[in-house]
Amino acid sequence: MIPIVTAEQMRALDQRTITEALVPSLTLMERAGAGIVTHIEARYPPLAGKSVIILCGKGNNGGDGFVVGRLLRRKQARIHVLLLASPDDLSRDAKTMYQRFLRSAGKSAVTSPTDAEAIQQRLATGDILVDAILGTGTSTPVTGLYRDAIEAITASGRPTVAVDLPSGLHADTGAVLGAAVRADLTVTLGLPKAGLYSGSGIDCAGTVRLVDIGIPASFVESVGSRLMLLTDRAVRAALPPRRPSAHKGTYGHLGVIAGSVGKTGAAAMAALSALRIGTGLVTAATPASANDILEAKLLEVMTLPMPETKARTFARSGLERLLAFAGARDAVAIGPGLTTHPETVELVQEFVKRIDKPCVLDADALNALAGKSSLLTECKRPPIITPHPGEMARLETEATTQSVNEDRLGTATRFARERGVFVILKGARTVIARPDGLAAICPTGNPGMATAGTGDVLTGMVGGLLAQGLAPWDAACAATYFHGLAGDLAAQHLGQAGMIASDLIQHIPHALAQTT
Ligand SMILES: NC(=O)C1=CN([C@@H]2O[C@H](COP(=O)(O)OP(=O)(O)OC[C@H]3O[C@@H](n4cnc5c(N)ncnc54)[C@H](O)[C@@H]3O)[C@@H](O)[C@H]2O)[C@@H](O)CC1
Ligand SMILES: [K+]
Repeated sequence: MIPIVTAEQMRALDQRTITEALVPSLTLMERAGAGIVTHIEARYPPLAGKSVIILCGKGNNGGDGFVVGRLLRRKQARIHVLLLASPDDLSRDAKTMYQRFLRSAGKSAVTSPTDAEAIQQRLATGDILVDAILGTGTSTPVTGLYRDAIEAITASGRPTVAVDLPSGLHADTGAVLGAAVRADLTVTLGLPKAGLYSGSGIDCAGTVRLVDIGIPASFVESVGSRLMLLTDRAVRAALPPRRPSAHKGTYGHLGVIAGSVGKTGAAAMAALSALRIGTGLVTAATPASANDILEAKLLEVMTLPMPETKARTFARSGLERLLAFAGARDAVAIGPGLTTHPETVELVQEFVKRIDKPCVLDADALNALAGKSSLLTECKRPPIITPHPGEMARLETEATTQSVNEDRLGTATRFARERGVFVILKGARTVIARPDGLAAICPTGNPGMATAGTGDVLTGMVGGLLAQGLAPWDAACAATYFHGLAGDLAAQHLGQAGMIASDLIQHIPHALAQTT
């Protein structure tokens, strides 16, 4: 996992690298520029003959822009720099890089526009725009020529690459300071900045790529960041090895408690997803009269009929049987499609207090705890909960969906601490938080996943990994990551608009098999 940092932490790390590891600041800038060029080439090949317009501000972010310009020329791209400040005002390093750029490209490759119109005209000639106006040094709302440039970038509709972070974005909060660039690709330097994953940062940053500029690992560790970015390598390392001697019992037995009449699909999808993430055995317990439907839907999943209410939902009288069912499994996933029938709600409230197995609670299991989330503190083992912002708001007494969305990270970490649970707060850039306050952000996933049933898929995946013996934190992180990756693969094949939750399930094996 990679620590996510604030602007202040990043500055301190850069400074330590310069003064203690004795890496000259210009070397860091060269590395930054080279890394950015690699990512631009990967995204927009081939570069030869393309017109690239680089907008440079007066600070070191602009300095990176000059390096990018010089190195892109070697790829036979046609480069023009719009310098938005007087050369005399450039920071020391930016000035050096400006001079190096001039030596390689000549004076005619730079213009200093004085108004919005001049900027717009120039941008209209670009195939790719590079935003090197402002980086982590942004302190106040943008005005004047910088603002004109940011607005012109947006208006141009051209493919845009942001250097380090989209200009105008607050590096820590993701708030827009007056106006901010909307990038297709953000190449962030050293370590990812918190603002790329919160507030407007999620929309402004586009795809985020990271460039290693050689900050020593020991310096990074000493920052002690409480926020991490999930990495492919870390989540794969948490998966159980597939041993030649394995049998289906090796990979656990998950109990799924889900469904009601009209909602057997939720139970089916959770159960199937658990199998697709590698669980050995899955049994789904469902209200008796829905059982045959589930049997017909699922080939590989076992089913168990449970006592039901007149409305054909789980009945309160089934409590002891459900506890025995859970006791005979390695882990339990409860919630999808249960409904909020009062008897079922009562059943869930009792069940949650008494179950003594690794457990994931979702959907109607969370709705059963609406306004009563203190019950979670009575759990025998800290459960994983997987709310979307609406469910999160119902759990917290004084929250609304809007207030949750405005501070996703804060909400998830506070709740995890106060209630002693693991939280997977779903949505764009899913947040995972644990009781000790550590949190992670998931880089995978796309808007195509905003479709019915994808939450049930996640629940099955989390439960499946718990059944395979993963610790709750590892199960939560790996399930969220692979859920998003399966969604990204489904979107690649089918497009975002038409993909549905079943497509996601089919892509789980591909996500697991992917080698990066
Ligand atoms: N040695 C380093 O510290 C490294 C820094 N790097 C780059 O340097 C950037 C940080 O450089 P700086 O600290 O120079 O900061 P910036 O390049 O973000 O620019 C800050 C400059 O703009 C001014 N400014 C701040 N807010 C403004 C506003 N709203 N309107 C107009 N002007 C404003 C500041 O007074 C300052 O002069 C990083 O984002 C990264 O791109 C990279 O080259 C890697 C190494
Ligand atoms: K920038």
